[in-house]
Amino acid sequence: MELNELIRGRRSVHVFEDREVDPQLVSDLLDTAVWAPNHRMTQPWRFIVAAGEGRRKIADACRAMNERWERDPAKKQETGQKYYRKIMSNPLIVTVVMKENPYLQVREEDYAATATVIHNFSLLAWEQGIGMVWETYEWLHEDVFREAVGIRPGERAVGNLHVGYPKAIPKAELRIPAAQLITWL
Ligand SMILES: Cc1cc2nc3c(=O)[nH]c(=O)nc-3n(C[C@H](O)[C@H](O)[C@H](O)COP(=O)(O)O)c2cc1C
Repeated sequence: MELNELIRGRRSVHVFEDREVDPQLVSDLLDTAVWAPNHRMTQPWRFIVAAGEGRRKIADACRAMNERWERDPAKKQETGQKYYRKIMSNPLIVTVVMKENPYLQVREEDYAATATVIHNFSLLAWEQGIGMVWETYEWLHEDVFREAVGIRPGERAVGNLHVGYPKAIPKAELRIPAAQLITWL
């Protein structure tokens, strides 16, 4: 696939086929994705991959948090179960973790570099017929989730990538043409 076609055609995918994604392929794609620009070569990232039974750790944490947040006592169990199932419907989840540098400028550079790794991965996966969505739900930073997947002090989760073979590909949300956004000096 041409790069142009790959960039324009990739979509964030939310619904996946009930089909395993080869963990070795994910590891290989991440190994290419980390060839991202990275000022100071801090390489601040690491990846926690949950597939198969491994997903239960995230799903259990998600259920516990949603049960806690549900205000109606009669609905707690049902709400928790709903979110548990939502997590388990993703064939594979990559939690992208970044070391939090104490200096703001380095931290910002590191976040930007980590975002490029994520997008590299997204494009490489798309080329293989695999979709993903970068999720930044608020509970990424909750202790329950951090403990469930082993995020250490001084690290932050940049996102959970829900990965799988697409069941449905959403329609593209059109972009403002860059020609309208350029100021020529
Ligand atoms: C930093 C970042 C965070 C995102 N967080 C979420 C999220 O929490 N939930 C979600 O459904 N999509 C999330 N997305 C995906 C965007 O909603 C999606 O990229 C956008 O709607 C454009 O669609 P496309 O990726 O199919 O072109 C996120 C994307 C980025 C770059």
